[in-house]
Amino acid sequence: MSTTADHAPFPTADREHQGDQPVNTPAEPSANTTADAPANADTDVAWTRSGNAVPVHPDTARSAEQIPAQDTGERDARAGDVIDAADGDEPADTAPAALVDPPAVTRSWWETAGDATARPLVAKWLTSAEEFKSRARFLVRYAAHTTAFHALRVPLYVPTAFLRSFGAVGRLLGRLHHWVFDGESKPVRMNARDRNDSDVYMKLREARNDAVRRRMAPVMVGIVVLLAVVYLAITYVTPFWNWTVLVSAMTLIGWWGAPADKPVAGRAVDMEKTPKLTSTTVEDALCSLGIGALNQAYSKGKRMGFPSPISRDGDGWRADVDLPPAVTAGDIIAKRAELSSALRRQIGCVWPEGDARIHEGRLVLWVGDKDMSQSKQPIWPLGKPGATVDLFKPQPFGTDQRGRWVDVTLMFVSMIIGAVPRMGKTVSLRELLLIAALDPRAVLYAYDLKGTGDLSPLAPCAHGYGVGDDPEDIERMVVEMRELREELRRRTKVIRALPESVCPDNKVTPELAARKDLRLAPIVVGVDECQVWFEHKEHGAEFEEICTDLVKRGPALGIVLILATQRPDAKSLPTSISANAILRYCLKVQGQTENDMVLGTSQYKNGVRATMFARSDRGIGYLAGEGDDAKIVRSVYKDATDAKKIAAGARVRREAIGNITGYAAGEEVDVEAARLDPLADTLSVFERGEDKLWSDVIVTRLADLRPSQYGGWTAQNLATALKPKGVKPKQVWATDPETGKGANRNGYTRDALTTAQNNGQ
Ligand SMILES: Nc1ncnc2c1ncn2[C@@H]1O[C@H](COP(=O)(O)OP(=O)(O)OP(=O)(O)O)[C@@H](O)[C@H]1O
Repeated sequence: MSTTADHAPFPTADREHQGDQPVNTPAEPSANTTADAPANADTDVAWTRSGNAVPVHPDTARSAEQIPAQDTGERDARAGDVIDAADGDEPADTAPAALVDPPAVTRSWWETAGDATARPLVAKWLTSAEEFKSRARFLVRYAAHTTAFHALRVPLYVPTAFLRSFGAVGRLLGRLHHWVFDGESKPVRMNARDRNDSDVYMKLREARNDAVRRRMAPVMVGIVVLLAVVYLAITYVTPFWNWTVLVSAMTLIGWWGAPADKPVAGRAVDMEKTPKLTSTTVEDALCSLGIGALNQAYSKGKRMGFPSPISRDGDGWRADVDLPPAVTAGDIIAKRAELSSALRRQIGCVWPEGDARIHEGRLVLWVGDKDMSQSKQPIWPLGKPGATVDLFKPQPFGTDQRGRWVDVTLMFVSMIIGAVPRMGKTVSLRELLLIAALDPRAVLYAYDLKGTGDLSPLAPCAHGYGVGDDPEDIERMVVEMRELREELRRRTKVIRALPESVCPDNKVTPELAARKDLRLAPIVVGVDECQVWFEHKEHGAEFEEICTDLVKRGPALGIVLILATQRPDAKSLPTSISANAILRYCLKVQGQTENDMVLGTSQYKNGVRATMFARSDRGIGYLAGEGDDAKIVRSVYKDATDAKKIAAGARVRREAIGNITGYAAGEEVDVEAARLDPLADTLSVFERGEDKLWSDVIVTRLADLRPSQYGGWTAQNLATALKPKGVKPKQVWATDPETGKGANRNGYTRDALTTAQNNGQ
């Protein structure tokens, strides 16, 4: 079996072949020389007869027989030149070559120890309450089951053991006989007899007789004691107790004397013995993946290293591997299916990850005892009746490969969820919205654009709820999103107006959220299949604009936007939104672009690859943004029935504090009143005789016209609103009403607007 030492990145073989010369490791690039740098006695160097240093190319350090015939001539000539020159014939051109490699630096123990990573003082399961509880729970369950299993079978065990006792007594007597009469030495004695070696035979017999005499004595004493006990028992004890003791003794003998392969009691629990992960298994598996760079490295004698021992980690094994030079963790991650085959484990058990903080070649391989998607998830604490949530605190969202809870903190983030279809986006979005619903203060918006009603369990708690993509549904959603933007603006003003002592960070705090007068309770908006919004012909640009604003400014103001999409590309999830999301949950995706779109730039390169998830890894994805590293997390699957129960509990708690509003309270959105016609309104602000107007002037007049709808609009808002009507801003010449000066600025002409209106009718 290979040991850690076996896998040292630069094996002994390499060193041997370079003799005692300092070794050129990757940290010490190969020896090159220049004519004028000073020679260094610590580096690869040979000395000429006259004492000049000659650089030793790694090849020249080989013995003469190792150098192929064709290279020797040339190299000998070169070396000869230097030596001759040193003898004094051509001093100028043949000055001793100097070395460019830095001298070998040996770091002191002190320096090395300074960089070391301390291993945990106590086992992880002792420091993690969750893991400790899980192990303790397992032990209690195991003990209870085993006890019940055997207790039920006692009526069967006793007669079986009694019947088997006769055989057991026979076997015991046989062994006793064998021991007393030294059956062990019989073959040797017989051998001496067959060889007619009377001397040896007689000696062996003598020895055997001595042994028999010695062993017989205690046995005889034992028999006498036994007979005495039997006699006393028959004489003085009632037959009932004699029989009871006899049967009990026989039962015990039958129990303990049963053959190892036929125990009286069966197994209460079938333990699935998962094979141990060893360095050899890992090495063999990685080498069989057909990775060119890995095989090449091996053919050159370079092997992988194991920086720390392979150990148990949760319900599985963890191996930290330093891959050979030029092989990256990404190369291995891309071949997860092949790796699982090579390790002879289900794909759901094999989790290769990179650790780019150390280097690109560091692989952290975790091999679980059970398929992650099949293993039983601990009970979701928030699914229990009466559970409440404070959105400002971390809440359990899913479990990692080790079965430990991974939390998310929804406050001050916006989130995107991406995956190919049927991998668990809706389930995870619904779970996040359930978490939000369990905070009775939170205001909820749930939009199911797929239209199947997956988010309907949330409706009883939702202030805004929409399902489907019919024009009237989308229109209602636009209206609600406009309201939300207004709310965002109101919140900015509220926060701005608060004194520094109350709001030092200019963001919503739990204390501010608790103040009813400020109306700063958390708002959580969940949108499933958000691409329907952003690709919408008429309202797409407006949705994009509002969502960008919510993603950028919302988190500080207590507004959380969660977008889920099955097509994570720039069109379905505009980069202005995806680039600003803080939390990211990426289930299986097809390629690097989608991966980085959801998880963030360069994540694929860093080894965080949601492409490695298999189709069967439903509900399993990378969660990035919570903590420093992306984690593999399996969300909690609550079907519609369970989700309804949880939401019903949440509604009760909301009712108690009077927070049933909007859709949940049966309030209708007045789409008609909110319906904007920016084109008609823009035309209406043109005064008689005005053929063109700057955008700035138009938005000021629109704000005067309908303050509730257009208040706060910018030229950009106007451009977004008019774009679907086919009008774009262009440079128009007009006069500043205040200064009276003319200038060219972005604006609109009456003609263009009228034409667009006519075209639209
Ligand atoms: N955490 C989970 N654990 C176990 N199974 C899950 C989990 N999440 C999802 N699933 C399974 O995956 C199926 C699909 O989930 P879901 O509807 O959320 O996928 P989706 O990605 O939203 O699909 P679509 O793209 O069609 O909307 C679920 O019906 C469920 O069986």
